[in-house]
Amino acid sequence: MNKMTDEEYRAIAARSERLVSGGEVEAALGRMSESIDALLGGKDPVVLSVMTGGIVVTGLLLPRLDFALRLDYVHATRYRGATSGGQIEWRHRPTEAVRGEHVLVVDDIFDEGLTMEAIVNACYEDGAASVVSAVLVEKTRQRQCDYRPDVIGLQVPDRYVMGYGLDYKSYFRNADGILAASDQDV
Ligand SMILES: O=P(O)(O)OC[C@H]1O[C@H](OP(=O)(O)OP(=O)(O)O)[C@H](O)[C@@H]1O
Ligand code: HPA
Repeated sequence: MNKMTDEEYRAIAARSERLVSGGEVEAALGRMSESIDALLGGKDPVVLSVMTGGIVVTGLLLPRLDFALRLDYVHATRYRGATSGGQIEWRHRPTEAVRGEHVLVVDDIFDEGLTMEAIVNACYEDGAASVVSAVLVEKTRQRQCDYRPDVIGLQVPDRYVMGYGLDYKSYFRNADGILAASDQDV
């Protein structure tokens, strides 16, 4: 994982544009938890947090879900620190954990959609009873994939975004809001 200098970090932050405030993200998480409760409350699901960006949204959603559930993770990546996607690489596929279970897959973003589509398909291949997907952010864009997440927190324009788990060159996952990187940085 390459390090960024403090100067670079501050310059990228200064050039970025805040699209969504931390307060608006919190409100979106509230709406998401209500939808998830309606779909999965009482079903004792296995929650799969998609590494790495899904950690933040999963951690913020879980205390808002007041029903029995179990937490696990899945690691499928296409970006590996870059700003455009490639082939899916499986790093952890929870084959045994999903068999016969209702599954909730939680991720930070639905962009081209290929990561979530591949994870949902893999859960069904591995014998999940049902699969619900939830993402904090969906980009408003054309995409090849027909799959759409069941629960979507916010929609953002088709720009490179960071914050609440979303990284820019492995940084900015901790930004308090959803920021768009400036064109010169993408
Ligand atoms: O809809 P898609 O175009 O497939 O992109 C969405 C995926 O890309 C990012 O993951 P990434 O592979 O960058 O891993 P990360 O979570 O470690 O940043 C993001 O966290 C999603 O999982
Ligand atoms: O816009 C994005 N930002 C961060 N990570 C991503 N992974 C897919 N799209 C994005």
